[in-house]
Amino acid sequence: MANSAQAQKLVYLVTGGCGFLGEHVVRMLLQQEPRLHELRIFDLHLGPWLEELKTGPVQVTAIQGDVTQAHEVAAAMAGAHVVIHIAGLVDVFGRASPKTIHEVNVQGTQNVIEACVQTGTQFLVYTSSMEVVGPNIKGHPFYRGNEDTPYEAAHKHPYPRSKALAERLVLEANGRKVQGGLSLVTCALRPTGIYGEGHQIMRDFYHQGLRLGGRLFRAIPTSVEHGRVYVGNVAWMHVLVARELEPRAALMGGQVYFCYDKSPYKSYEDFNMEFLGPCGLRLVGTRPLLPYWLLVLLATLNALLQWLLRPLLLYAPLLNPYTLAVANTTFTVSTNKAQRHFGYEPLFSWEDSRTRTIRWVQALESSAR
Ligand SMILES: NC(=O)C1=CN([C@@H]2O[C@H](COP(=O)(O)OP(=O)(O)OC[C@H]3O[C@@H](n4cnc5c(N)ncnc54)[C@H](O)[C@@H]3O)[C@@H](O)[C@H]2O)C=CC1
Ligand SMILES: C[C@@H](CO)CCC[C@@H](C)[C@H]1CC[C@H]2[C@@H]3[C@H](O)CC4=CC(=O)CC[C@]4(C)[C@H]3CC[C@]12C
Repeated sequence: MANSAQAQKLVYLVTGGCGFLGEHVVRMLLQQEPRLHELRIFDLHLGPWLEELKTGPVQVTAIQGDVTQAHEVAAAMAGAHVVIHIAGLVDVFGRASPKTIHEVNVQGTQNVIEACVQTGTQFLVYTSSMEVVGPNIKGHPFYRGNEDTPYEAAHKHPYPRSKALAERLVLEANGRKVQGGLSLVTCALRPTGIYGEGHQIMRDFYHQGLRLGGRLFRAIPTSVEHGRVYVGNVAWMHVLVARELEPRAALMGGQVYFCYDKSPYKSYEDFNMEFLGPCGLRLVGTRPLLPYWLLVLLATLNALLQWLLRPLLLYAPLLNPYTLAVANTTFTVSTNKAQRHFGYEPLFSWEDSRTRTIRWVQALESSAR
């Protein structure tokens, strides 16, 4: 990265900086990266909250752009030292077509890599996903696995397939020569299910619970563990990786890291109740209220309805065969690779993460009134 004079005046580009995770990464960079001179936030949809950031000591540049447009990405990247590529189409509900998911997640990532090469940006951090590993469609459990745990990753769904392809592109680009002759250093972070302030699905569950008179109905057995990680810790990992990629290029280049913290291992629904419970919702049933075969039938029916109604309207409920399979298959990680490679320790304890998330849900409650 540049010479020592420039090293104190870094330019970062964050793609997808206005999304759920992106906003936390942007705010975390401003708080925790003292060498930052300019922060460029590149997103298809810019948030109004960016305005408040423009009064601080770091130059914040908002760029409305599309990662599928190579020239827009290259223009945004010119002169940047580090790019954190978070932008992606997160869709497991059939809202977008497989082609669009591929364009944004795979072609968009290829455009980011080519822009690094063209403009001489040497450090690329990619937000991948646990989904590049699994759960697979066979329902094999991944129990407290780590980055080296063997697992049969078979991707049929467009979202995990696109994330796996994009991650591979990023890792294979490690070592490519960029403009100026230096080598590109890349790595990928794989969050499990992220939760925290701004999480859209948590908001959906909360509103669903309110509509059902303060109740949610258990659909997944308590024994199925689903990995979750607090958004603030995922953001912190991004900041640390971006910082440490230069001094630890030989160790970290081309590596993948699961994102983890001290969040407890629980089923997807029981975990959500850690926040929704204190906000007045109740999860009905100690066991799933419907037999699994009936849930599979309902999920299949939803998929059929989505297909039939597509010419008329977008029907995209939370339950479909894919989301049911993911929610119903144990997938948890237990690793310390990030700690060993770049000294990561979670910035937020479980208690903190929980309290912050509860406060956010409570604020939803008061704004709904
Ligand atoms: N939410 C989760 O539980 C997990 C998310 N991830 C990954 O983290 C990343 C961020 O996810 P979230 O913040 O949850 O999603 P999000 O949908 O809140 O944020 C994605 C951002 O990317 C932007 N974007 C989408 N298409 C774009 C395009 N063509 N050009 C420029 N910007 C575009 C969106 O406007 C949005 O601001 C994604 O890459 C996702 O695959 C990984 C693991 C878990
Ligand atoms: C069967 C329903 C009964 O209440 C519950 C359905 C919950 C699902 C909508 C979610 C369960 C697991 C989630 C996914 C998981 O956390 C991993 C993910 C990683 C990503 O990179 C993107 C999001 C997601 C696919 C996440 C999406 C929502 C679930 C399928």
